This record gives sequence, structure tokens and C-alpha cells, in this order.
Amino acid sequence: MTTAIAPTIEQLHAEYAMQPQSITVRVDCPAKTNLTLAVGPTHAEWGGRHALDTIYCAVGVYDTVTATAKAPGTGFSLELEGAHLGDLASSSSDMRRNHAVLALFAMAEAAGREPDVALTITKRIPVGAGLGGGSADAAAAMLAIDRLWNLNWPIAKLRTIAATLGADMPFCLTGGLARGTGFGEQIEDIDPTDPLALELSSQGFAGEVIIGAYQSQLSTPEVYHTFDAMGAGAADRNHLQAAAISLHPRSGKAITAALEAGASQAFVSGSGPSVVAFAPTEAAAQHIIDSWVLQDAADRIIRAKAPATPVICVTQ
Ligand SMILES: C[C@@](CO)(OP(=O)(O)O)[C@H](O)COP(=O)(O)OP(=O)(O)OC[C@H]1O[C@@H](n2ccc(N)nc2=O)[C@H](O)[C@@H]1O
Ligand SMILES: Nc1ncnc2c1ncn2[C@@H]1O[C@H](COP(=O)(O)OP(=O)(O)O)[C@@H](O)[C@H]1O
Repeated sequence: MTTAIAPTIEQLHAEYAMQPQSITVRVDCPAKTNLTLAVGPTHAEWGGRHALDTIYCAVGVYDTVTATAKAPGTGFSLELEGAHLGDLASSSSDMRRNHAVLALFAMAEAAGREPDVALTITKRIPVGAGLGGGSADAAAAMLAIDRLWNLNWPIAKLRTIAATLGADMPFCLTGGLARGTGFGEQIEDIDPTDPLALELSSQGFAGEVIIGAYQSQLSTPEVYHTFDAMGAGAADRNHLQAAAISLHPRSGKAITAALEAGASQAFVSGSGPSVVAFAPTEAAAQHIIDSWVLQDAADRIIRAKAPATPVICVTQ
């Protein structure tokens, strides 16, 4: 006969200490824009992608990604929330193709682990907008999983994995201000005291950022194809700007309106259609917003600070 003996409080404490602690890692990852974007020739070894020389700048509109461990063998889950989900809200959107989930799979493969992780994404970055929202979510997922699994991998290793997923993703891991070369994946961080950062600031890439966003999205490959056919505008520091405006003329209208209202710089963000305007003063910011509203030049207006960086927070 066996007699069940209730564990002592010390035994319970010892058992609890042996259990893996269930933590949630939350990462707020900012959007990106390109202060300059020079597009060169395509390269077969990069899957037909173009050579780039760009200055990335992370902009303080944040998506939030959380990661929590699931029971072994149960696989991943993904929950998406937010008022502006774009094509992610469509019933045909496959969550296994979501950039954050692809990042989870890539981390699991590199770590030799199963992807038993519950992910949630709260989207605030407009989707398909040239603001790198999918890349931000992938980068956030990588940073969260690195912490959840106690990997503590160096950023260079995370960047190498991110580069297998997309051109913008290595930058989004760290944000701030950086030069991107190769197909956009080779990152050199730019310190705020670097002469290049000061030069950009003196050229008007300073002050508050006002983003004009749209209900409609642009496809990045389509914008690059249009650029291949028509080239860049003569004075454009974003070589994709003319292509994006040809596909989405309201972006051009928003740039003109912002410059007339006192923006020190206004341009299409990456492949568009969003427009980013730098406002040197509070009065200029208000003029830009009023002008966009009056002229119906944007569907959604967001104010933000730049450069921004990802924020990681761990809770038990
Ligand atoms: C244009 C930029 C500017 O930062 O971003 P968005 O403004 O769209 O966010 C980037 O070059 C996009 O980055 P990302 O969206 O991560 O690109 P990827 O997933 O690697 O590639 C998507 C597609 O864009 C085109 N592409 C991308 C990068 C590159 N250097 N040359 C290209 O031609 C290719 O058609 C490719 O199939
Ligand atoms: N987590 C995600 N957030 C945004 N878009 C995503 C995500 N995962 C996949 N996508 C897809 O990536 C495409 C590009 O979206 P996004 O990264 O926001 O734009 P862009 O490449 O213009 O910066 C969209 O059509 C969207 O369906």
C-alpha cells in the first residue's frame, strides 16, 4: 500500500524553481523611412533585386509584437490587432506568410528549436505603405524570441538571419539612423554626432515628422518595375519617388502641399505611397496638417519623432 504524502512548502518552492519561468517579451518596433534612396542595377545573385545606397531613418510609429512560450509540440499561434490592418485583414491573408511568423521560423531553424511560440502583433504602422511595417514586425519577433529563448545572439548574427527574409529587416533590428548598401541589407549605423547626421539635419531632415498615409497600398516589386521602365526624377533623392507618384498621384499632391506649408523636406517614403514631411517648427507642423486636410491629400495623418529605436520589455 502506498500513502500519498502532501509536499512540504519547501518542496513546492524547489519544484517551482525548477520549472522554466513563463515570461512574455514585448517589443515596440518603429517604422522606417529612407531619407535618401539611390537605386542601381539589378543583380541575379540577389534574386533580381537592385543595388541600393540609402540612408534609413527609423520613425516613431510603433508596432508591438509579444512572444510567449507555448507547450512543446503545439506549434506557433498569431493574433493580429489594430484598426488599420490593410490587406492583412483579408480572409486570403495567410498567417504562415506573415513576416513575424517567417522570422519565428528562421530563428527556430537557426537555434535548432521548435517554433512553439504565441505571437501577437498590434499594428499601428500603415500596411503596404513604404514604412517597413512587415520588416519592423519581423525584427521585433526576432528580438523577442532571442530574449524568450535566452539566446543573447550578437546583432551581427541576427542581421545575417534577417537578411535572408528581406532587404529592410536588418536595419529594423536596431533602427536609429544608418546607411544601407548591397540590396539594403548591409548596415552601417550612423551616430547622431557623425558629420553625415549633422549634414542631413542641416539639409532639413530634422524636427517633427508628419506622415501622410493612405487606404490604398503600393506593391514594392511593382514600384521597382515601374522605376525600371521610367527611371528617377531629375532632382529626386528617393529614386523610387517618381514611380510611386505615377502609380499613386495623391502622394505627389501631398509633397507639394507640405513644401508650400513650410516643410523643410517632403518625399515619398521608400516605395510609397506614404509621404514623410519634416516640420522645423510646431507652426509648420500645424500648417502641413491643415493643408493636407483641406486638400484631401492624405487619408490618415500621423505625427512622430525620429530617429527612433526598438524598445524591449520582459514581464514574468
Ligand atoms: C523599397 C524599400 C526601401 O527601403 O522598402 P519599402 O519602402 O518598400 O518598405 C526596400 O528596398 C524594399 O525592402 P523589402 O520590402 O524588405 O524588400 P524584399 O522583401 O527584400 O524584396 C521585395 C521585392 O522588392 C524588390 N527589391 C527589393 C530590394 C531591392 N534592393 N531591390 C528590389 O528590386 C524586388 O522586386 C523584391 O522581390
Ligand atoms: N506583419 C506584417 N505587417 C505588414 N505587412 C505584412 C506583414 N506580414 C506580411 N505582410 C505583407 O507585406 C506587404 C508589405 O507590407 P509592409 O511591410 O507594411 O509595406 P512596405 O513593404 O511597403 O513597407 C503587405 O502586402 C502585407 O500583406
